[in-house]
Formats: sequence, structure tokens, C-alpha cells
Amino acid sequence: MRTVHSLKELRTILRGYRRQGKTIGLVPTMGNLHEGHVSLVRKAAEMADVVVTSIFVNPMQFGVGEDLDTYPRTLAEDQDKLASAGSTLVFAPSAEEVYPEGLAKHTQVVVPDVSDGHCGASRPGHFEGVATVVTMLFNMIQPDLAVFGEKDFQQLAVIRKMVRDLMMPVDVVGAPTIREDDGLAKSSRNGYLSAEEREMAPAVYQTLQATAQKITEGHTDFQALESEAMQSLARAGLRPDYFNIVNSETLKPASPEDPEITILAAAFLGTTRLIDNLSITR
Ligand SMILES: Nc1ncnc2c1ncn2[C@@H]1O[C@H](COP(=O)(O)OP(=O)(O)OP(=O)(O)O)[C@@H](O)[C@H]1O
Ligand SMILES: CC(C)(CO)[C@@H](O)C(=O)[O-]
Ligand code: BAL
Repeated sequence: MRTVHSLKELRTILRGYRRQGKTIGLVPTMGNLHEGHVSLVRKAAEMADVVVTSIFVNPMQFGVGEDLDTYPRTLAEDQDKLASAGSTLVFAPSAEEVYPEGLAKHTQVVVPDVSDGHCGASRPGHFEGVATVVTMLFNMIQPDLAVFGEKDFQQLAVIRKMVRDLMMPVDVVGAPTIREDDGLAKSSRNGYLSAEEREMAPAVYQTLQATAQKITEGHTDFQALESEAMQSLARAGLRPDYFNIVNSETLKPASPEDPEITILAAAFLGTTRLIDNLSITR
């Protein structure tokens, strides 16, 4: 497995693969890899001949006061995990390689509607940063397919709409959320939690499950369920950011007759913000 930092070198290598008729799968990440990322790489390796994993902590998607500077950068450990998961190539560019003229005047990709609300409301500009860098990765790598985790449910919806609207020739593949034994969704940011916070963190998934159970049993007052869940998260010692029961396609407030409903949640434990979601198909 090779690691390349420059776009020029990446393009030379990929041209070779394409000449041999090989298909290319992309797994975009911000590094500090865990089993969630590894599952995406394995999926990409099942579906494409060559897997490129990108590792780039994208400054454009971080807001003021967020954790851009402290986000864990662990390239050596990441390389070991990727080699055994079946990645062919790691693309780990510097910020200068991706944004040679800086961020201030860089073109941005805006994906309206589905970027509104939920994480889009709590992190203004976040999905413009994600959509922009994913567009650039697609242009740099020109993959046949790209794999994203369902843990970042709104992000996946934003990317699917962007690819559809802009007619990008990339198959977007979603992959299920990998969890710890106690249900906590694996996330690089779990590493920020103190031992005490780590014990409290499974409350997010437990609250999602309890609410899903009530919906399955026939509760239809979704607003009441949302406020109950916010209170239950607060009682468990978390600071809920949002807890929204939505139509899985539109991400707008769900109605009881929707065939697919997703519950989206975000909550702070100290300064760490965790997100998770749970879909219910009836
Ligand atoms: N637990 C998980 N299961 C499956 N996919 C995941 C999981 N966690 C992250 N991913 C996916 O991995 C890709 C890269 O995500 P990222 O590098 O931001 O990881 P992360 O652990 O979610 O980090 P963060 O803590 O910053 O949210 C995304 O498509 C994301 O949805
Ligand atoms: C898709 C992504 C790699 C874009 O920076 C990031 O948002 C992430 O890690 O989910
Ligand atoms: N996992 C999405 C990347 C971010 O939180 O910025």
C-alpha cells in the first residue's frame, strides 16, 4: 500500500490503474481510523479493483471554536489499519495542496434544503465545507464509487443530492454504523471523552432506541417524543443539541404515515459533540 501526499503523484498512479481498466473506489476520511472506517474500506474493496482512502482534516468544514487544531492526526497507525483492510492507496494531502490560495476566496459547493437543520443549523457552513471537499476529491480521484458511513446520516443525504443534482458520475454507497459493545457509535471524537463521560455516552443510542420503540408501538405525537428524549438525555448528564424525528428521504419532520423514519440526534458531553441516528422501516 502506498501513501501519496501530492496530487500530481496521485494522478500519475491512478492513470496507470485506469489504463489497465481497473475500477476505483474512494473512502474519504479525516483519519484517526477505527473499525467504522475499516468497514467502509472493506466494502469499497469488495466493490472496486482499487481502493483510495483519503485522509484530510478539511479546514473548510470546521467552524470557529471547533476542534480543527486538536483533531487527532495519527497517520502511521492509520496506514497499518488501511493496509490490512485492503486499501490500495492512501491520499493524505496537506491543506496547502488542497487549498493553495487559502480558504477565503475558494469556490464553495452549496447543497440547499437537505443541508438545513440538524447539524447544518448547529454548524453553519459545515456542509458547504463537506460538499466542496468531497467534490474536489471526486475531481482529483475520479472514482467509480465512494463509500460513506450512515453514522453521518445528514452528510450522506447531502452528498447523494449533490451527486444527483450535479450529475457527478460516482456511485454513492452507504455503509451501516459500527458500534461499541454498549451501543455507542464508533467515532474519532469518542477519544476526547473522559472515563466518566465515556460511561454516560451510550445514553445517546439508548434514547434513540427507546424512541424508536415508542414509534414502533404506535406513538404518533412526534413532537412530544422529541421533547421527552431531550429531557431524558439531559437527565443522563448530556447537553442535547437536537433530537429530531424526520422523514428519511427529505430529513423534514416526519409524519406517522411515512414509510421510512429516521431519528437524528446530537448531544454534548462536556465539550465533545456526539452524533448518532436510527432508522425505522415499517
Ligand atoms: N461508526 C461508524 N460506522 C460506520 N462509518 C463510520 C463510523 N464513524 C465514521 N464513519 C464514516 O467514516 C467516514 C469518515 O468519517 P470521519 O473521519 O469523520 O470519522 P468519525 O469517526 O465520524 O469522526 P468524527 O468523530 O470527526 O465524526 C464518514 O463517511 C463517516 O460517516
Ligand atoms: C466526508 C469527509 C471526509 C469530508 O471531509 C468528512 O466530512 C468525514 O470524515 O465524514
Ligand atoms: N464526521 C463528519 C466530519 C466532521 O464532524 O467534521
